[in-house]
Amino acid sequence: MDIVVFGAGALGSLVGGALAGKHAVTLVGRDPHVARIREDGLRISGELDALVHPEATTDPAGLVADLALVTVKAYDTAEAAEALADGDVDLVCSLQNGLTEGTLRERLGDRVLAGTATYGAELVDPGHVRCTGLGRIHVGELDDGGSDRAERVAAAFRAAELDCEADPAMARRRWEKLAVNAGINAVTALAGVENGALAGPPGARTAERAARETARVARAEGVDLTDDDAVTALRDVVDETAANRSSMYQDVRAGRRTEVEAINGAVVDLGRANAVATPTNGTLAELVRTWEAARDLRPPDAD
Ligand SMILES: NC(=O)C1=CN([C@@H]2O[C@H](COP(=O)(O)OP(=O)(O)OC[C@H]3O[C@@H](n4cnc5c(N)ncnc54)[C@H](O)[C@@H]3O)[C@@H](O)[C@H]2O)C=CC1
Ligand SMILES: CC(C)(CO)C(=O)C(=O)O
Repeated sequence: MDIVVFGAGALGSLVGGALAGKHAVTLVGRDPHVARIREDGLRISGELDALVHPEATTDPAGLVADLALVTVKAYDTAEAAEALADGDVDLVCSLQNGLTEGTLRERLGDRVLAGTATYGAELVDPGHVRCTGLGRIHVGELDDGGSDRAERVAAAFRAAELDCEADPAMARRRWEKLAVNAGINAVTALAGVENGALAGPPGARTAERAARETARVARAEGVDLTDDDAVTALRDVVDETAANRSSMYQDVRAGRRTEVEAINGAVVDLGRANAVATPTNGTLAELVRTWEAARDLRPPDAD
């Protein structure tokens, strides 16, 4: 397959680098990472180990591919969609956290597949990404149901030795992941703790409330996710990633804007649209926004 990875940061470089072992991959990113990949190749270390030489560019104009993976942060999704719409790409699949597929679909229509990834990735230096955890990728139709195209994409990932399954119930999977992120990310970022700190009280209380609220909004949106399933998924991820710093905690430590709008913010917005109360997500979102505002990380029209 000809594959474009739009957003050659941590996750995009890891997944794109692995795919480059088997497919023709173009990474779209920024310097100095892109310049280093063009000069010396992309080094993958940690749980995976490889030196690969994908194409890499900082120019998003005129991209042509069978498949484009979207791995920019949630707040850069509209820009990625715009660039991909100007190119010639058959299929588009997001591997991002948060609800971003709606933004992609608005611009790219039914070419968009849903995806989730539980691999862990960190950029170590320009040209070097570390795999901090082997995980699994799921891809499928945004509106559920099996499809040949989702199976084809999953097979392409597996050919490159990435763990990937096509899932005919992606709506539920996306909402379950959203419940996990809604519970873990803001709480760990605000409290300054690793995920494992949410294994019991007091941290678990707030995290589990946020996950339950997310499940209620999911059901209002027609997705069959019980409160218990959301809490069980949250507890499992807390156990499996006990030593991890969540991506939002990493963003806060690094003084970067967070993905709060696509996670807790999205739960609040969809809760309001469905008359479902989401006080815990609302408070978490406002506290993270307050932190962002104090550091001038919010766009001028955000509030
Ligand atoms: N890092 C991880 O382990 C995981 C990340 N995710 C999700 O994947 C998404 C990406 O996360 P990370 O890779 O950690 O973020 P990141 O910030 O390391 O990577 C995003 C990259 O996209 C690039 N980018 C943004 N707009 C661009 C544009 N217009 N043109 C060229 N390059 C552009 C940025 O320069 C950055 O390098 C997020 O939604 C995150 O929540 C999901 C699972 C695991
Ligand atoms: C699953 C979890 C919470 C792992 O840290 C994650 O996706 C993140 O940090 O964004």
